[in-house]
Amino acid sequence: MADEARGMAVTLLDAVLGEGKLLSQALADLPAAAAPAERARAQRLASSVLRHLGPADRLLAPHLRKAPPLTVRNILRLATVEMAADGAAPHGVVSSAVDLARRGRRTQHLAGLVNAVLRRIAPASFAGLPAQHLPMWLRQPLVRRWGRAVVTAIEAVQAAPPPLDLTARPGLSAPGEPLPTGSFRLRAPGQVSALPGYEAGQWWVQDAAAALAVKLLDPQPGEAVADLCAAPGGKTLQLAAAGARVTALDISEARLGRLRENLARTGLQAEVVAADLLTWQGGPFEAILLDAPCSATGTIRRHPDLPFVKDGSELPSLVALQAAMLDHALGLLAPGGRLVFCTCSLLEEEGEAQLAALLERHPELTVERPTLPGVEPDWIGAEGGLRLRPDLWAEAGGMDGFFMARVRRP
Ligand SMILES: C[S@@+](CC[C@H](N)C(=O)[O-])C[C@H]1O[C@@H](n2cnc3c(N)ncnc32)[C@H](O)[C@@H]1O
Repeated sequence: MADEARGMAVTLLDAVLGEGKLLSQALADLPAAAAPAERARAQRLASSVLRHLGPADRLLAPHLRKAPPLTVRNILRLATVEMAADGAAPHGVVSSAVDLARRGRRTQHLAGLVNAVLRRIAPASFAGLPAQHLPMWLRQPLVRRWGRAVVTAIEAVQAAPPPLDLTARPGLSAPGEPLPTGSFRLRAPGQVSALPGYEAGQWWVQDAAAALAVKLLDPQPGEAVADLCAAPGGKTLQLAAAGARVTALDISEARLGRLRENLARTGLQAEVVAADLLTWQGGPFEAILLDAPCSATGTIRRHPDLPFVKDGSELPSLVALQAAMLDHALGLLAPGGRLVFCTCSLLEEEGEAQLAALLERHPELTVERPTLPGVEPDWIGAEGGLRLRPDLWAEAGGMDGFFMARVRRP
């Protein structure tokens, strides 16, 4: 029998690869009646296929004379990845794939092909194939900048499901292995809400790289601090837990709902503002965090659908928005105040070049270089920004890609 999760995984793949939907959107479109555990398994399966799509297609190619319809291709890809990458027993996987094909009106005539192809592929040769490549629009500038070896290392990290990182409140610890920068890491977390300390709000989920932006800002108890693109609020929680008086602003009411839930669970306080930063007036603030909207190319290991849905065409408008946000945010900063700008992007335009352009527009600013526990000197660029890449700490499971820099006004 084809199980429900595998059927939903194929639906998710059809939506991402056929309709260009984000996985989060496709998940929201699944039938409301589907059991949460089956939805979660479908998401895991679809994510695994997206992480290994290139290698799976290479295993399948010699056995397909012409490309079958997308749903059949996705049934084949799912079964191939389950057998080759996830180590599932072939018998159950093949019979489930054949059942899935039989169930669909437009796929049932190809059930025999699914059976024949899956019996012929060689899962063992998967291990020798290169990891899924980044899309060319992203790969090329990264190869030019860091070379092929670094990009290959980034792709290797992105092929594995990411670990789960937790940030603990100051003075407390969280489940998992402590990391050099102060976060905690779980390799196989299971259900997050069942982990000790979740209910009491002793920690929250936050990638170790993302957690460094607030550490770089170094909020002090009682300081007036603005988090200007705040939702869903991982960094707001860090600022509030440090004892700062936090204003958390975001344009999205829906995302602010999640920020309010996070504050309620942890019992932390912040003034929450729903507004467009570009026109909002407030402050002055002693410290500002600007975690601006960006290409999110540093988060592909968590969002393996991004390379199939994005084509880089949004980049110029994102870069312009970030620059406008930076200029507006500087006007909210008190004399002598500091601002941390960060993006979860791998691209120079949204990081090092954005900082260089800011300093050209505002020569009065000075960059304050990071001096943080666990941060290696060669992660810091000539201009004083911190460049984090997924292949750093590769042995321990990597980290999200980020750029962050701290500037101070006179
Ligand atoms: C990278 S996310 C922020 C993540 C957040 N700092 C965290 O750690 O959880 C960027 C945020 O910018 C918000 N945003 C986009 N345009 C905005 C605008 N014009 N004004 C305020 N917020 C905006 C988005 O709604 C999104 O929540």
